[in-house]
Amino acid sequence: MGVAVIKLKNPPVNSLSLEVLTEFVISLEKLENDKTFRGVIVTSDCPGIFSAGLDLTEMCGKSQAHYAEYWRAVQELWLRLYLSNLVLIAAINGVSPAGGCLMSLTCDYRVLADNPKYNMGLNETLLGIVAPSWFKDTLVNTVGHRTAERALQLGLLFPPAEALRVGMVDQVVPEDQVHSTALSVMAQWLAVPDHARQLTKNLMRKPTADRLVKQRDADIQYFLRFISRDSIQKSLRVYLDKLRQKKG
Ligand SMILES: CCCCCCCC/C=C\C=C\CC(=O)SCCNC(=O)CCNC(=O)[C@H](O)C(C)(C)COP(=O)(O)OP(=O)(O)OC[C@H]1O[C@@H](n2cnc3c(N)ncnc32)[C@H](O)[C@@H]1OP(=O)(O)O
Repeated sequence: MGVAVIKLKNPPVNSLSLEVLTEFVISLEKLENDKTFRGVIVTSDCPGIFSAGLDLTEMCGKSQAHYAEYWRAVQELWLRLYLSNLVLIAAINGVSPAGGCLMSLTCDYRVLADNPKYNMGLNETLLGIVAPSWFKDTLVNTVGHRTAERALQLGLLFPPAEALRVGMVDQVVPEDQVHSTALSVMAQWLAVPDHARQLTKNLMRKPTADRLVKQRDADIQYFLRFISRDSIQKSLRVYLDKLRQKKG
């Protein structure tokens, strides 16, 4: 039925490095241009981890030019996913904080494995950083304003039952059924004529995407000023050190 599977593979935690973002965009573009494909299942090849989100090492101790290149790549992937003409289904087979959660929120449907460890949410505030307005918009469009307001301020990571309750995911299923469920949901979405579904998706999503498109450069400048602050760099270093020390 013309369904591709994109399996993220950047061990150990599928962090969204510049290289991963770039390759993801290229793969998506190829699938968009190949008319034999109508849908994509986005999933992970790293056991227990869908994606650890944006790669913190790309945002820490690097040059301004690097930050700008990185942020443009983050914007690009979000725009491509959010406005994709393909049916995108996230088969979430692991934990998905921050950018990992955001990636799944750009999909049309989310199936999450029922494992209490597989938390998801936009936890940026816990790192001492702030989810940009378009991250916030994506969450609001999924779970509504009040739930998003509380989740964003507290940096909440929702376990599967809670994620389902607030509407962050559409289905929670046993871990060994995530892929088969994604496939049967895909069949249902592909039964709808493409042109009608695509125009409807665009109608729902374009106003949100346009807000970023209209101010992409300003958004990059804003990110540069924010991420270059000493206090933000310090927060990120402390957070990364904590992650590294966990093992020791
Ligand atoms: C006013 C408006 C301002 C607007 C300005 C905009 C500013 C916005 C800026 C940024 C937005 C960022 C969004 C993000 O996505 S930030 C990333 C958030 N991610 C996380 O918090 C997840 C962190 N990771 C974990 O919690 C765990 O690693 C977990 C995914 C649960 C996996 O746990 P485990 O299996 O135990 O693995 P380890 O913790 O031991 O990690 C293994 C190694 O991987 C490194 N790691 C983990 N996460 C990341 C990451 N996101 N980026 C880079 N590296 C990561 C970890 O340090 C370990 O490394 P090492 O082996 O060297 O010790």
